[in-house]
Amino acid sequence: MAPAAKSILTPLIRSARYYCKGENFSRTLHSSTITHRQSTLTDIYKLYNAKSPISVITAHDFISGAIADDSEKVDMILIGDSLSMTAKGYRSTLEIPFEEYIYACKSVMRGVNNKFVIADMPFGSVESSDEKCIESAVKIMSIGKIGSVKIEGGKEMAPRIKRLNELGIPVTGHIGLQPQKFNSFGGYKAQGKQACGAQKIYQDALALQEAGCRMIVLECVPHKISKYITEHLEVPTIGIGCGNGTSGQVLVFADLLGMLDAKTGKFVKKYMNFHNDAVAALNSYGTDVKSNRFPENAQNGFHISEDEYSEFLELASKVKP
Ligand SMILES: Nc1nc(=O)c2c([nH]1)NC[C@@H]1CN(c3ccc(C(=O)N[C@@H](CCC(=O)O)C(=O)O)cc3)CN21
Ligand SMILES: CC(C)C(=O)C(=O)O
Ligand SMILES: [Mg+2]
Repeated sequence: MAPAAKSILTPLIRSARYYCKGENFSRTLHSSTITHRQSTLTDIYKLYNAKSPISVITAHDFISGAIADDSEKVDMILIGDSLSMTAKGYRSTLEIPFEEYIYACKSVMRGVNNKFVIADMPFGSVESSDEKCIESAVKIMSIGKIGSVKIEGGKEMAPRIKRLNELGIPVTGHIGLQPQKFNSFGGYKAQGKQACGAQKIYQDALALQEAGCRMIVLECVPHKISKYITEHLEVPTIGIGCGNGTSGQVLVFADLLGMLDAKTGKFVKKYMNFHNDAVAALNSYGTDVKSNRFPENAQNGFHISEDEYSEFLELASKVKP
């Protein structure tokens, strides 16, 4: 198929498949059979064992999920609770209600067929008790096709994480800067810049590995410390603001694409200026409408034959206004 045709059809096929889901329709549409094999933790570990850097991107809704799923250079998707601040516009990750977060996870997963997915456990869903944490994790995993939940916290969280792992819920750890604790961290500050803080992060990493974490996210930790920790663990580390010594990298979808008109952390590399480009595109649209350049009837309009139109004029003349 020509590339242009493919890019137009992909979303159509995707939504057709979605609408047909409940009715047990065949997966054959537009005379091509779509087969999907979703990546597993084993696929991620193959990359880790081969020392091939793992690329991870967050997703926050159906469209970002579908885009992340379509990139053959992205290995894994994280439904980050950062979606509270990107897709939802809250001022921190503490503000999103659990149910709203679940709706967002469901939206993302409607767009994902291929990639391994980790979902954050949001603020308020893990802290109070093992039971509450299990209940929340079960709700997240029940969405389907999610392979692991991610929990912010170090060795104080290890026993709770161990229980989830024993129940068959694979857990990813998250240490270093923990955005859900920004109030006690005094802001979104790099962690482990002093020897004894760095030692604590290393101890946290070991405790999480011992508790059964399949992966560990490290956030805003000096690159030498992240590298040391990575070299002394037997599970992959995924870094954000941690330099190139971790097993993989993660960035927030909206940051990488420049979707927000806001300052980002210095660890972000912007590959696009989506916000500015989108505003410019809307300005062009508005200008076209105001100057009668859009729509063009020949291209954008629907047509009626001359015969039907003459008949219409006759019929219309009989209509009493
Ligand atoms: N869009 C978005 N991207 C993120 O990476 C992200 C969120 N939202 N929301 C939750 C947290 C907040 N995060 C942040 C936000 C800002 C910095 C930041 O500006 N850090 C300073 C370092 C400050 C210091 O150590 O003194 C920097 O300059 O990068 C870091 C992490 C990461 N997470
Ligand atoms: C930045 C990553 C690690 C995250 O937790 C998020 O996007 O919420
Ligand atoms: Mg998060």
